[in-house]
Amino acid sequence: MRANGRETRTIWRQGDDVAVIDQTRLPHAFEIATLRTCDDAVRAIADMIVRGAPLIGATGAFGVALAMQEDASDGALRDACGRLEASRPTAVNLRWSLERMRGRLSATPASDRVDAAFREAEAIADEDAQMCSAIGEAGLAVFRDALAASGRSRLNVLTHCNAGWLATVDWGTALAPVYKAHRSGVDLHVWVDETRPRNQGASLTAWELGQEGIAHTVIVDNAGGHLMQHGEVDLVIVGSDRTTRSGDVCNKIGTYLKALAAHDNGVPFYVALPSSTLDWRISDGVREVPIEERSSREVTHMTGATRDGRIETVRLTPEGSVAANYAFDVTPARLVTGLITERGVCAASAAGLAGLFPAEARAA
Ligand SMILES: CSC[C@@H](O)[C@@H](O)C(=O)COP(=O)(O)O
Repeated sequence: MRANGRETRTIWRQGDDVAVIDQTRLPHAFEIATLRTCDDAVRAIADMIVRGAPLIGATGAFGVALAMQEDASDGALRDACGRLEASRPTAVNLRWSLERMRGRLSATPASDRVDAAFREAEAIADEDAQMCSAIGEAGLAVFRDALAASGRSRLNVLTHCNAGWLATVDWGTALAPVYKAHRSGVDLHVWVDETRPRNQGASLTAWELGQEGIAHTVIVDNAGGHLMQHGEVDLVIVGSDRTTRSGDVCNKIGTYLKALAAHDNGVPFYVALPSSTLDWRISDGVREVPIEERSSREVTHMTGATRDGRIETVRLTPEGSVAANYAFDVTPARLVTGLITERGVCAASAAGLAGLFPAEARAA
């Protein structure tokens, strides 16, 4: 997608290094960070220089390639996968990509592992971009139907967090249908939840939509219910960090409250995800998904640009107030209207997912 008018992806190989967009600097500065070692990749994921489930998965894969340049032994492969997997716990795409890398490289002699690892990581990145593009096509049909049902000429979409191209390699998940719809002439407007505490909506989603010239309005996280009660939202669409085989959806903290408000107001609530976000090993999302707890400093402090362009962090809370920072929550399948995947749209249920992914469901 476009950044400052130029088509770009979020991650790519650059010689022996890996380049990523530094998302901690957006929307105030567009900067590229260079990852030279596996430790750099671990830090980039943990510190959220890169974030979003599919992009975390792709970064993990490139992290393995960087590790192989340092030491291509079996022990180093095991160690790198262990360190990368521990960098963030909730998005299952990381485990998925590391298992794929490990499977591919275990069957490759150590002398060939660097090339093989970069090839596999690039394949993972390419496939992610293709899956997200296909999600966009499937979601476009959903958007067209919602517009027709609304009886209006403009579709009002609400989204939470950033599930746009910055969260993936390209296109995004929840925002892919927004981009496809905009490009095919559908008139739409996006309500953007700011998404405390890290404000991925206010800083990243708003930036992405602005880059593509898409009408949007940033709202505080608690405004969605009010807007839905007054008929201002035709459809909610979010991404996912882990979706269970029964269709429970784990996503950014606050998603569950949006789903409850949507349910109460008869607003369709869709979740867009590539199959790399499906965790076939678990069924009950509330009990089984590991929920990341991040530093309380992300709640007590906030970062932004000063009038003279400096990026500064200020404290919001009284010194000594305790803060808790649960990064994700789980929306039960019963509150989800449909899952939009690269293979099409299905019910958020075991049967719905098995219909689109029969081999995976059988193996689960
Ligand atoms: C396509 S991304 C879906 C999710 O990864 C996204 O909604 C989200 O929750 C990201 O969380 P983050 O903590 O910014 O990594």
